[in-house]
Amino acid sequence: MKTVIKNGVLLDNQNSFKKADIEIEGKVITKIGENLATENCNVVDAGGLLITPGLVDLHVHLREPGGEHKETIASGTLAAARGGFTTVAAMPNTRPVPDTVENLEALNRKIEETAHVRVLPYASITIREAGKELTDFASLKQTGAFAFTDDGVGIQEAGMMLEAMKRAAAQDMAIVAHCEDNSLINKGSVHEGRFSKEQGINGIPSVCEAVHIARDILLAEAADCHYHVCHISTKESVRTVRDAKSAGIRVTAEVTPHHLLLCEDDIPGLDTNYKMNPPLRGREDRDALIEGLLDGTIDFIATDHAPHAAEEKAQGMQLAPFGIVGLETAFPLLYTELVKKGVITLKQLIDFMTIKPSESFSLPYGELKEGATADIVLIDLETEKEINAEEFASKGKNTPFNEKKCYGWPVMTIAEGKIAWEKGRVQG
Ligand SMILES: NC(=O)N[C@@H](CC(=O)O)C(=O)O
Ligand SMILES: [Zn+2]
Ligand SMILES: [Zn+2]
Repeated sequence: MKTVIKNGVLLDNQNSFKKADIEIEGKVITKIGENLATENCNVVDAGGLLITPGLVDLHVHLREPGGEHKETIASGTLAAARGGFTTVAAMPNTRPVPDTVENLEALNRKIEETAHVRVLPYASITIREAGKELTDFASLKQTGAFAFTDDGVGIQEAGMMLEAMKRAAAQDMAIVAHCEDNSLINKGSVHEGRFSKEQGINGIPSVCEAVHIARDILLAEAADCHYHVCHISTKESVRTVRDAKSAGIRVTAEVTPHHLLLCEDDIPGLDTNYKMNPPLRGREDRDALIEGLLDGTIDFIATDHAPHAAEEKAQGMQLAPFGIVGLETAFPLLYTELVKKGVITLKQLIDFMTIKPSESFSLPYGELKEGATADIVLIDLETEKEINAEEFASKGKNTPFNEKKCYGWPVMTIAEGKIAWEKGRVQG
């Protein structure tokens, strides 16, 4: 049976918001227009709600296999659906790592059986993400790898990275990089700056990130490879990517909501919900990230959803693992802090979370149009509600934004034509 979503507010071809209906049949959007017929159709009343394409998050940690106490594919993708995401790309820092066809096939089966939304699995660049031996890109691509990354650690050797890029380019695949030079980490748990000095704790200097980005950009140019920078965090990194783009090098970059919204000045004390990698940087870095997003240097937003168990996060600033959750708060936070405050427009925010990531990786998602896959979110822009980590579908409650009041809450997420999550409906 067809479904018609009535009276939602969506962007039209002229990029202005207006009321329209959407007809879905099976997995596909079959019609978009005013006053669509509803005879013999399921009707969803979206009266006044914003309708956007399903959000796309190309950087999430679902933790399965091996880290099921932190998150599972089921819990993480339900969190994704609650956050309005219909496509997520899963990072490979799991145990085992998807570094062989066998491991990736097992992961694919688990996704097939348990995911609430589309999951695109990354495969690793090196065996066990150990940085010593490259994986077999051709067979991993055949098995459905979305791209290659060793997220969680940087690739330390330039020679290894160059070879990886050449092989990825030969397969027309991207290298997605966590940029961190181990010799510059300085055993830090926060950014090296005002906060680390005040607290008398070790800091990770900005150069630890940008030195890899600069190196990799030169390597990507030499290898003619699509090179993507994960969670960009410093002003030097933004400048380096900007220069590379103007030189015509194939580089893209993502930024997280937390790096756009917070800086070291916002860390209230030694609270591990403010510990993530890369760390919250200085105020000028945060400003440079916004500027980079607005001028196209940074291509899109990704959450780096990184759930950890409460006991793990309770070990203190030095010992707690890096990472915070993001899937269930990204859109409301960014809408409230950036759109409502006039920093970016609603259309820009939607683009940064839908079409921009899709285009960066040539994915056929992120657009509401006839013939497109029916990945759709209904969002309430009017109701103000506090973030409540206890309500998260994610097993991870580690967020620095708990109790923050936001607008822009998803109320229904449709993935491939099916309701993946709906506000008020009990779902496990
Ligand atoms: N971002 C983080 O702070 N942590 C990530 C790893 C990563 O994204 O580098 C994790 O896996 O927990
Ligand atoms: Zn990372
Ligand atoms: Zn990550």
